[in-house]
Amino acid sequence: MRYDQAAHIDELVRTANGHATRRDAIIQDSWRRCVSEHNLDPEVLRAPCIVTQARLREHQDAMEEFLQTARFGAETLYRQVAGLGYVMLLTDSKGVTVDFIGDPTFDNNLMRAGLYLGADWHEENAGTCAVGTCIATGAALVVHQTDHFDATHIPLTCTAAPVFDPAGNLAAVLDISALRSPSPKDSQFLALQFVKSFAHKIETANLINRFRREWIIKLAASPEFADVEPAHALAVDGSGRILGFNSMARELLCREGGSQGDRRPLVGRPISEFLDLTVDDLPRFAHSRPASQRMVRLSASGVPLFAQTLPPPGRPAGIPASEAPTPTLPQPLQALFRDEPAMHQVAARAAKLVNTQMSLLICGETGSGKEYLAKAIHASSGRVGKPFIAVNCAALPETLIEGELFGYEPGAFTGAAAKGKKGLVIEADGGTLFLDEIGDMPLALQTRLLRVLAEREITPLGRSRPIPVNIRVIAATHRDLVAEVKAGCFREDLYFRLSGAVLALPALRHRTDLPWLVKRLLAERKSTEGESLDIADEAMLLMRGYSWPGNVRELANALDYACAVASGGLIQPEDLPDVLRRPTDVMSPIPLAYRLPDAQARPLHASAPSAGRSDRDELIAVLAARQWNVSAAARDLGLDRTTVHRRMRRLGVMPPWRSTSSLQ
Ligand SMILES: Nc1ncnc2c1ncn2[C@@H]1O[C@H](COP(=O)(O)OP(=O)(O)OP(=O)(O)O)[C@@H](O)[C@H]1O
Repeated sequence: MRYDQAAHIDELVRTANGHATRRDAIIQDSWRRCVSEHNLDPEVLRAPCIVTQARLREHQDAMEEFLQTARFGAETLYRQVAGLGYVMLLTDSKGVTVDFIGDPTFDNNLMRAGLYLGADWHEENAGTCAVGTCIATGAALVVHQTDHFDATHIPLTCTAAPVFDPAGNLAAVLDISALRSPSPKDSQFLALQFVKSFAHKIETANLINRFRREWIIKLAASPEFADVEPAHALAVDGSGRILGFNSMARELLCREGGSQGDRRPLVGRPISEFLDLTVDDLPRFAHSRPASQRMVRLSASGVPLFAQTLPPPGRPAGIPASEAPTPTLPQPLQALFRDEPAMHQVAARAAKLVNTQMSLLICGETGSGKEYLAKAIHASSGRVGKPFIAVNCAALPETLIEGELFGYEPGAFTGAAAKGKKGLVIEADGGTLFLDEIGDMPLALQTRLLRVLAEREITPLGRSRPIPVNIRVIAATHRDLVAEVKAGCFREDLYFRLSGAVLALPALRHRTDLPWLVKRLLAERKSTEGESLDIADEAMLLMRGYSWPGNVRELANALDYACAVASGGLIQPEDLPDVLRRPTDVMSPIPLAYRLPDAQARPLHASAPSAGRSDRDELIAVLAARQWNVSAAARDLGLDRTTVHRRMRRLGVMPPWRSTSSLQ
C-alpha cells in the first residue's frame, strides 16, 4: 500500500471514531454513512465493480429514450472538457454507468480506475464518490482526490450533478472525472458549474421530448433571456394541469405553493394555482410576440416572469392529448412500407432520431434495404441537400480503407497521390456517412472511427492538426456484431457507441406488405415493349410463398426478369424465375404472424428441453408478433421486461439478428 493511501485510511478511521476533520459536511456525512450504513471497511482497497454486458444492456434498455435525448448534451459537455483530461460518465439512478465518453487511447487506465461503461458507482459499493454521494443526497458536488472513501480512488477528481425526470425523481447522474488534477479542490469549481448547467439542459430536453404533444411553458426572469436560456420549464395538458417540470421549475413552484402552505404534489394541479394565467391564455405567450409583452406573475408572490409557450403540434389549445392525431412519419420513411408493423416500428423509431447526433446501427439480412433506409433517414433529416456518402467496408481492401476514409496529406507515404486525398469522412461533412458492412472494418481503423465519433474531428495521415467534422454516422451490418465483439474482432466500445439506436429491418419473408411492394416496384418498371405491367394472382401467390433469401434485392431482380419475359402486360407464374416455382424453396404454410425468423427456425429441441418446448414456442410467437420488442411482448404476457429477458435466456430464445453465440 502506498504512503498516501495509508495516511488517507488513517484519516477515515479517525473521522469514523468521531474526530474532527476539515472536509466539507457532505463528505463527512458520506464517510460516516459508508462505515455505519454500508459497512465498508476503510482499510480494504476495492477494485472497481463493472457489471456484466447483459446487466449493462438491461440498465441501458430501461432508459433508452432518455439516453437518446441526453446524448447530445453529454457529448457537448465532453467536447468542452476533453482537452482538460476529463472523461464523461452518465449513470442511471442506481449508479451504473450507462454512457461513457473518454479518450480511447487511455482505455486501460480509465478502466482500472472504474471510469468505464458498466462501472457501478453506487455509494454502497464504491464508497464516497461523486456519483454515489450525488445519488445519496440528490445534490451536485465535487469529490476531489482524498475526499473519496476508498483509497483506490484518491488520484481521481470527480464532479457530478443529478438529472431528475419530469416527475421530480432521480433519472440519472452526469459526471466528469479526471485521472489527474491540481491539489486545491477550488480548481474544480468551474467543472461543477459546467456539469450542473448540462444536467439542467438534459433535464429540460427530456421534459420537452417526453411531453412534446402537450403545452410546454418556459419561464425566465428577464425578457432578454426568455427565449434564449429560460431557466424554468414545465409541461401542462390541454386542461391546464401540470404534467411535469425541470428541477428549477419544481423549486420555483414549490416555493410558491409553499408560501401558501400547500405541500401537495405538483403533478395534476392546475397551473393557475401558481401563475396568473389559465390554459386559454397560453397562445398569447407564443414565441412570435415580443418577449416584453409576455409577462406573467407568480400568483402568491406577485414576482414577474417572462414566458414562452410551445403549443402541442398541430393541435389548437384545449383539445385533450388523447384526441390528438398520431404524428405522421416524414415522407421518405413513409414510402418504405405500407401497413407493415415491423417496418412501421423501425420507421417510427428512425423518425424520432433523424435530427439527433446519435450514430445509428441498421441490422438486417443482406438485401433487406439497409442502405435504402439510411438514405431515407438522410432525406428526412435536416442534412438533406448535404452529401450522403456510402462506404462498403467489406469491398475495400484493408490497405486502402484508411486513406479512403480518413484521407492523407500530399506525400504522406510512398505511393500517395501527389495532391493528397480528402477522405470520405471529410467529404461527408455536413451530411451522412453510411458505413456498410461495419463488421468488416479492421480493428485499427475501428479505433480511429471511435475517435472521430467521440471527438467529431479527424486527423488525415501526415497532418498534425485535426479538422473538425460534422457528420451523422449510420452503420449497417448483416452480421451478429455482439458475437464479433465476443470473438475480439469488433471493439466493444465502438459497438456500444454505434448501437445507441439499433434499427432491425425485418427480412422480406416476414413482411406483410409484400403485395404492395411488388406493385410499387412494378410501377417503376416497363416491359421490353415499353408498356406498364401488372401481376396475375397466381404469380403473386408464388411470390408470397417464396422465402426470399436475398430479400428486396432478390425481389427487384425477379421483377426485372419477369418484366423482360412477360407479354401482354401481365406477369404469369411461368414468367417468374425458376427458383420461385421449386417446391423446396417455398415456405411452409404457417400463418404469417407466427412465421419465425431464421434463427428461431432451427429444430427447437436443439436448444430447449422438451418440457420447456411449449413455453418456448409461446414466447417466440409473442415476441415475433411484436417484432421482438421485449417491452411490447412483456405487456402482452402481463410480465415485466426483466422477467421476459430472464425467460428468453432460460429458454435459449434470441432475436433473429443474434446467433446462439451472442453475449449474454
Ligand atoms: N423499401 C424499398 N423500396 C424499394 N426498393 C427497395 C426497398 N428496400 C430496398 N430496396 C432495393 O433493394 C435493393 C437492396 O437494398 P439495399 O442495398 O438498401 O440493401 P442492403 O440491406 O443494404 O444490402 P446489403 O446487405 O447487400 O448491403 C436495392 O436495389 C434497393 O433499391
